[in-house]
Amino acid sequence: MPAPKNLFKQALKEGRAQIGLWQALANAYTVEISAGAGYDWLLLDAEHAPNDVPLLVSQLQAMKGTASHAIIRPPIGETWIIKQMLDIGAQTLLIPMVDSREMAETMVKAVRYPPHGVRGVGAALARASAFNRIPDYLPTANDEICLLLQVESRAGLEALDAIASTEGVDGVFIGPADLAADMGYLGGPGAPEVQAEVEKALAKIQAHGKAAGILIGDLSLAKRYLELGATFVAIGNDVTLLANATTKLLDDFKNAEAAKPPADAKVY
Ligand SMILES: O=C(O)C(=O)C[C@H](O)[C@@H](O)CO
Repeated sequence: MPAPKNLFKQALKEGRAQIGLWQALANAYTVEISAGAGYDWLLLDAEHAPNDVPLLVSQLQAMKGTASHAIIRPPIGETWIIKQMLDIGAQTLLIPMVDSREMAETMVKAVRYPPHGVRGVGAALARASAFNRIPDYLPTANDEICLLLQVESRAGLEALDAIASTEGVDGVFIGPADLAADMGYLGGPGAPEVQAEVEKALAKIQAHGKAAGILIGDLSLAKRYLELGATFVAIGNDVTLLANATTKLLDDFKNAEAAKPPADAKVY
């Protein structure tokens, strides 16, 4: 029995758009709720959310058997962190802040077992191999890992051809918030100058035959990126959804009129 088939990776290879939702509430309960909504993927964020390895395990477990594919974003692209994320069972990783071919090649090696990489062999202890109950996990794991790299700086854009053409990189994600900040538009990913670079980058990634991805809360922009060929697009995040909904409910209540009882209402 081989490593589980990575259907998300397969969908990207076939050019089938995958719609995602960012998860930053760092708990299994809300991830399970989000997974029930039917998103193609959920991003479990360990860069900007208070996620540690045990919490990520609980979120992966909450997603098991749902239609949503789990993608983990580690806090940084470090080989030892990637080893842990793969061993707990993530098959798709989104690595932040990649800005050179050298880093892209290092990440490819980090997600592969020798001789094609340097991933440490701990499958006998790992959730990834169903605790060693997948007898052929070691020889089949590499092929079912989907490696997505984030380009989100001017240096990254400069190196985009090199990054996207690196063998073993399955997709490149443009981080609009950090790219905007690095371009001098902190808090303004919608600035025309930033949007122009985003669209050029999405085209360049596809020119190398790789999947292009992005996160954007503006649904019309999300649709535009899909029309431009992006195939893994996140359209929101759990924190903002919860914060906005709770604020709106109280505002709505404060502004609501009390219902007027029907004229013939009997008080007793
Ligand atoms: O730079 C970006 O944009 C991203 O990488 C996504 C953000 O990190 C996400 O947390 C929303 O702000």
